[in-house]
Amino acid sequence: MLQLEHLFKSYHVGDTVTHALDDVSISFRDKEFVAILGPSGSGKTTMLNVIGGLDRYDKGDLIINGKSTKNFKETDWDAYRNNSVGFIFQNYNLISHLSIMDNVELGMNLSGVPAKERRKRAEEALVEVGLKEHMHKNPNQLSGGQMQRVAIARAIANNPDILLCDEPTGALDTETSVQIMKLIKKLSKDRLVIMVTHNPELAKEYATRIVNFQDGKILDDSAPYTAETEQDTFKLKRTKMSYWNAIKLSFTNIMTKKGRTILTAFASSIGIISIAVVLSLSNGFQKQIDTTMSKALAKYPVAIAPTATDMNAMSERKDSDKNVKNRGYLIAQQDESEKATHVNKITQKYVDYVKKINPDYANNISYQRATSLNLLAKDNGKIKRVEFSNNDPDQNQNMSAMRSQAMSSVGVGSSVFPTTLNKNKGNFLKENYQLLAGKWPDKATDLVLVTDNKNTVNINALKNLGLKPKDNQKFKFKSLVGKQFSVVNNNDFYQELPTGMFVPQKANQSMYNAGTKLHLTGIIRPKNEDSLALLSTGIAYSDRLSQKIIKQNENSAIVKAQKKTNRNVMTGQNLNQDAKKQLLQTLGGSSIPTGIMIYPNNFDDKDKVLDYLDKWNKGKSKKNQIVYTNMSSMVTTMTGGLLNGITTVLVAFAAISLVTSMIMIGILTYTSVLERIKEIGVLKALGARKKDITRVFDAETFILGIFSGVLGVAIAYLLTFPINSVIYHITELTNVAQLNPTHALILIIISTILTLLGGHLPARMAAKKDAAIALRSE
Ligand SMILES: Nc1ncnc2c1ncn2[C@@H]1O[C@H](COP(=O)(O)OP(=O)(O)OP(=O)(O)O)[C@@H](O)[C@H]1O
Repeated sequence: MLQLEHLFKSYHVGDTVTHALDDVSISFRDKEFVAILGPSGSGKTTMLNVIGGLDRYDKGDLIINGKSTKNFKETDWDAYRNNSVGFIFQNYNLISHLSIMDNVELGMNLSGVPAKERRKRAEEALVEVGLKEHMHKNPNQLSGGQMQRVAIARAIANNPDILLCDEPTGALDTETSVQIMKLIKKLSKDRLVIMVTHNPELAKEYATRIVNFQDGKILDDSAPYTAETEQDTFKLKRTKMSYWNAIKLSFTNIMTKKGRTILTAFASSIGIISIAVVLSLSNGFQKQIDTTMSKALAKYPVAIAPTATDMNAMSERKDSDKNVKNRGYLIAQQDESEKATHVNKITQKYVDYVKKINPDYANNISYQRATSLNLLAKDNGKIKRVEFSNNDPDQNQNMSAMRSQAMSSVGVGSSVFPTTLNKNKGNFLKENYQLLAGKWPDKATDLVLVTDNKNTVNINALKNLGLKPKDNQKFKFKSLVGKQFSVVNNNDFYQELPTGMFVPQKANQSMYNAGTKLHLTGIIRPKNEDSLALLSTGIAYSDRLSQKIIKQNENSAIVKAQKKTNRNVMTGQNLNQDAKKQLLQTLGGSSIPTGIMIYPNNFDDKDKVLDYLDKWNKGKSKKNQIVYTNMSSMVTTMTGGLLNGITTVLVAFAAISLVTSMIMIGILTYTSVLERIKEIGVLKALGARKKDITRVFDAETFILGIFSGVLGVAIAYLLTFPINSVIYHITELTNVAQLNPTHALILIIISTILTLLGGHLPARMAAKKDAAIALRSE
């Protein structure tokens, strides 16, 4: 039962005050058909809105089923509208972008009726209002009378106790009006119907009670009712719109303005496009650099040379003395580069340490040894001394020696191929070289001939083998593969003179026969253009051969003699400690290598190799540390940093357009709010909370955000094709622009969040719209 007690409601506009309700007291029966008549502006709609909870009274009380509404909160009114009241308006107020069924289900959606039940009740309501045949049409396919029937079905679907009708036949012809009145009359059998009308005839014919209104007051009442005081039996079920429903509502709305949505999404996706393109380019360039680098540099070994440059020692000398001009003295100063030169003291312990490196990180290690081989070859039955070297036999030896030492400090130009730690893992030779003829070396005494990419070999290397090549002369593989050499040990090679001096003997057949036989088993060349020719062209052999020779010569007479004296036992020259050590190494008197090269299995493993080498240096004095040379790392970190810097700047610029799109989305949502103001009113009449209204518009921007994000990413992806084609034509680099899927996802998320932020303010404004005003708007 509904009871109005001394209700007042006035509107203040400027200085004028309109008393729309001026001390209205009236009670309604649970089931009756009340018609409210009165001149325009007398306050009828205001009373209906106050009864329906769309508008608030200023003073007095509205009592529902014995419960005063004085202390009602916003959510209580929302629930009341949803549970207990059904509204029917003069202009139907259907939501045009929803189907008839969805319109009718809307109220039940808010009160959380399950989908099946909702559908059933909506169908029942539509059957009841006589729209069985038209159920699956859209609102704009119906006549005015039919639309009003849908509105009635929507109002009764949630089975409300009170049906409030504001001039329900105002926009209909007489015949249709009669039909609608009959329908409303039928509905009043089960509930209270309050109808505002300007038509006294209709009121007289159908209503059970007529109330006349004037100037916000009740003039007369044809069937007054005095309520007995009732017990409070009022119960409310809270309303709530699910996110899914909010999205559905906004999606159907967006679908009615496809063109505009696509244009907006495109405009706001420009920021995303530019960022995505910048990222995909930098991503691609980084990848390009990385692969090129790792291809070119991964195979560069970490080199431990006799000497290394210690970068840390290369610091500027400070000279803060301002009075330099008048200096009356000179200063002795060590050369910068000399100061930075670190002498590596490679010991057997260190060699053993390196050998124990995990083969998973570096499976190939090569050693440089100064040991010279006493080599002989047979040429047309004549025994000749030969050597495995690229030095011009007619040129100054020191020059070539210097050059080869410089190259070996970075790991290039070696003639000893690396030893494989684990036979089952990658083999350096087979990975980087291809076999042109013969077979791969297997035994310690197997040799290979290394050519470059174009099958050329340093002419000196061939000259030193005893051949007499002319420039550009071609050699058949067959003529070289299988060639035999003999390496003679010191005792057979050197003759001790009675003076205690040693001289090499003249090469002869018996010396050749006594030596260890070496065989040239194969000819190899670098696999492809990118492979670095780490071995110099010419003969290459295994470290096992060097070790074998050292073993043979370690205790030879010449080595023993040389160890005892500081004179060169072959020339009689005086030797300092360094020169003596070097000479002993050349004679095979020392098993410690002069340099070590470690070949990491791939680019990433290099760091682990370096960690391992760094571990050795821990806690050691500077003098005893071993400094390695690693060229590749210096190059990549530098280019990587540079690229990151450029990317950051470009992304920052591109981000500005994101902010622009955010503002645009805000404006657009605001326009949408204005367009959908009627819908906001209807939703509120059906019991939607402020939160639900915000949710509807947030859902709209959410859809728009995702759409523009996806669109932006898709366009950026498509753009990578022409961009790559342009880059290819300029630089011959293929596939540079590559959109990283993670970046794409992050960009879509950013786009969604930004548009949500941009649209949230207008969405909040929408929620604050006064329902009564919203419904009055045209
Ligand atoms: N939001 C508002 N702000 C200011 N004045 C208002 C507002 N709403 C209604 N009024 C005023 O309140 C008075 C009552 O209006 P109401 O719409 O209730 O009258 P009515 O009897 O329903 O009129 P009609 O039959 O023409 O629809 C009118 O003078 C109207 O101008």
